[in-house]
Amino acid sequence: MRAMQKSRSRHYAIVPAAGTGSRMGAAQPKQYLPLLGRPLIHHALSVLCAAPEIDAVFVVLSVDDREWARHDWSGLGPKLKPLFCGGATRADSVLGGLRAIAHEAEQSDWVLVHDAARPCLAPWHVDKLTRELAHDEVGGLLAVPVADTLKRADHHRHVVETVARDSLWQAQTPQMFRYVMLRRALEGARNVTDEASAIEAAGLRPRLVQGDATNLKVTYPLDLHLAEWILQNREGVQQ
Ligand SMILES: Nc1ccn([C@@H]2O[C@H](COP(=O)(O)OP(=O)(O)OP(=O)(O)O)[C@@H](O)[C@H]2O)c(=O)n1
Ligand SMILES: C[C@](O)(CO)[C@H](O)COP(=O)(O)O
Repeated sequence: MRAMQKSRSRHYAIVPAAGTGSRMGAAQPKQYLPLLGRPLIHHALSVLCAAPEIDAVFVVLSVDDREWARHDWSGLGPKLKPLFCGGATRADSVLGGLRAIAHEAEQSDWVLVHDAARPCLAPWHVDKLTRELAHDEVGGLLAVPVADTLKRADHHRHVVETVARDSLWQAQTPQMFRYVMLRRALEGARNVTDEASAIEAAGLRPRLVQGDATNLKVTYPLDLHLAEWILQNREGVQQ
């Protein structure tokens, strides 16, 4: 029925947030660690919920998550919907989210998958990604060109070669693909660390949309300090 009524593809955000944050080594999963007075995940959710392009924001939580209910998310508005269907891996969590929204997503709707662990997502990241991919047949992802010289190491941490960095990019999120394409790709390739890898495994070529280094992933304790600094100081960084 909605297919007959709608005039444009919808954009859904899926935010995998069912990880344990083992590399962070904190007492609670990193998505709930305090960052500038809010749970870390709140920062990206507030940008996604405020984005005019995005129709709904689904947060994929672990089945036994007890922390979500301890916080007040009402300020983020009606677009935000928690789904308690996380899996053993990030790919499982994203696929669980895709299955859970099957009743409302049309095949051609766009899905933007964004890590809960990337709190410095900015409105211009979402805007640039959606604009540049609006007419793309496959979809794509935010990414930044590799800037450092790259070394490959042996098991003793000695350099065995210098790897040419031309044409190498670091993948970020959001990663944006059509609902049906992403679901099929993830059903067929579960051992992947991002959505683009699944799409690539299906024989397609995601487009790289240049982002910037402020959209870092919080993985280790130092990253939390970097994220705090970025959120407080990046006025004027917009590309
Ligand atoms: N089973 C999992 C594993 C990860 N994630 C989410 O995927 C994102 C990126 O993963 P990562 O940074 O690796 O998070 P963790 O798995 O929590 O961290 P670690 O690998 O250090 O345990 C995070 O938002 C995380 O919550 C998820 O939803 N479900
Ligand atoms: C999706 C991602 O953030 C792109 O850089 C990354 O692949 C997630 O990595 P992890 O292996 O879950 O830490």
